[in-house]
Amino acid sequence: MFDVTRFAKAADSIIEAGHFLYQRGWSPATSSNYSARLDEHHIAITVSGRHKGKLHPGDVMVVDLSGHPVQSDCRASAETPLHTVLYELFPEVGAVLHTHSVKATVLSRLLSAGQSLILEGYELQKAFSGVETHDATLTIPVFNNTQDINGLAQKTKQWFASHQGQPGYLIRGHGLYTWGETMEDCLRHVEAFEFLFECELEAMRVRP
Ligand SMILES: CSCCC(=O)C(=O)COP(=O)(O)O
Ligand SMILES: [Zn+2]
Repeated sequence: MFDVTRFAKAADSIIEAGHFLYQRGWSPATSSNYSARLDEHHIAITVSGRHKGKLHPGDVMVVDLSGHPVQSDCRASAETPLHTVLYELFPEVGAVLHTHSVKATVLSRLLSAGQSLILEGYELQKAFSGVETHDATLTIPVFNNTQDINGLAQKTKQWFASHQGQPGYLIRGHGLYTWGETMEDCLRHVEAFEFLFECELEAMRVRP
């Protein structure tokens, strides 16, 4: 069983995140999904197909880390396994955000198969938790898009098990996944990624 007060707080943080991300144009229409940890075994996550700029408490539900709904008849996000593997892998993770911005989508399509996005030399990298210097190299893998979400979840789990310090990944032509200890950390990570994606796209334009 989960703590109802915790769920209410988690749902509020998810709704607020949705309003912010929609306003910024990073979660258009029914795209994207968001989650927050309730305890060792449960997360709050968005119901599938809901408009992320108009979220209300009925658009957030509880699943266990196997992805099974808990006290809900709703269908959890189709991408739930991409969230649960992160909570399983990293006990310190408290929130996961998936967004569909134009910049993440375009940039992911410009990188070739198997190529990671390498971020280095940017002062703003320090916006990621645990990054202390612009000298750090961040490796952001790009996974091919697929409708086999369980298969993709296993691929991400395998990659991040051996690259624990990296703050997110792209799915080609689809969007960004990032996470943090708190929803505030996670939102800061989305914002940092968006700035860095814009820099990378601008650099490609100036020096193709
Ligand atoms: C309309 S976007 C297609 C589905 C998607 O990529 C997404 O992020 C939203 O899926 P969900 O099941 O979480 O609503
Ligand atoms: Zn998506």
